[in-house]
Amino acid sequence: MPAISFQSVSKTFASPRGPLQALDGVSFDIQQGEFFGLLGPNGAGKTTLISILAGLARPTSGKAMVLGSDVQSDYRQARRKLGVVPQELVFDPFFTVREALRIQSGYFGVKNNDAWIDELLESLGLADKASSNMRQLSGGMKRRVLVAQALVHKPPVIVLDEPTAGVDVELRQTLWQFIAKLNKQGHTVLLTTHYLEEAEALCSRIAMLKAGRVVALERTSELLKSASSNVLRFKIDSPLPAEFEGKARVTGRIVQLPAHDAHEIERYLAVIRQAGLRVEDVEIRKADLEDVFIDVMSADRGGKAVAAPSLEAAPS
Ligand SMILES: Nc1ncnc2c1ncn2[C@@H]1O[C@H](COP(=O)(O)OP(=O)(O)OP(=O)(O)O)[C@@H](O)[C@H]1O
Repeated sequence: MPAISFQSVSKTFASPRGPLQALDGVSFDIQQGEFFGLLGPNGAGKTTLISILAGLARPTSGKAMVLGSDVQSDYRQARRKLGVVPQELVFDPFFTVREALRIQSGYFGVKNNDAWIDELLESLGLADKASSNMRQLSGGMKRRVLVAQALVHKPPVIVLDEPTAGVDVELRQTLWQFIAKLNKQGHTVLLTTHYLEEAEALCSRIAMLKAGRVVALERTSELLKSASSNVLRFKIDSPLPAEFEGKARVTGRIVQLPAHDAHEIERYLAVIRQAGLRVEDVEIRKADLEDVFIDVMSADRGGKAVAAPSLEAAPS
């Protein structure tokens, strides 16, 4: 029995501009014990899919299952098997950290849970915050509490929706060491992330969502070397000069421009030109403040995605 099963899941939202199809027939299984990555650009449908799995949103059609329990028709059973770390930092500010964890335990009907709560607090670097009120915590500390809350009932399946977006390196490492340990102990992990390097390091398989559809579903190693993989990542750390921004807009397909290293982008675009691809066919998508994902599309090949040329070949 798969740990998670998505079966033809579609979701349409009503919007002022008419129906918006956030998910379009998503089907895939995640096996027990897997560390699985769900990747995709902003708006691809990742959070919507996780919300359906967590029973927070209803699919327009199709279904989601957790270890054989249908999330819609058997919500309590399904939810009990699932630990969900949401993207949003939402808490009752008046409880202490320990109270918040005890309340969450009670919600799942788990009694006498203090030993496990202590272990969670220790593993997540929260031991000295147990008596702090939630409102006194920094964003990073709140994120740790969200993880502890998700794990308080020892769920066999753990889902993390972009848990490391905007958190510092130390927390990322603490978190991943802990989640990797739980995965080794047999917990299934589903992670959504923008960080390809994170997915690469942690996940054995990856599904790529784009505009509500699964466009790739492969073992991580295959995905990275696959010719159809057209995503390339590189570091950025300095602001994008205004003149480059103007040039970039010429493509009309750059959706967001965070702090880019213009030199790196120019270097990359030079490689793309050398490879005979038009710069107008390059799409730069914001991934986070450090990484940029670039999709290379070739009009000459019928608009199909092609392998991104390697940056290694670029003149420095
Ligand atoms: N409650 C809602 N009502 C209307 N539209 C919504 C709602 N929730 C999501 N959407 C739309 O559905 C699409 C998918 O959104 P979703 O948040 O699932 O994407 P995502 O892949 O998680 O993006 P991100 O990486 O930015 O978090 C987007 O176009 C979004 O605007």
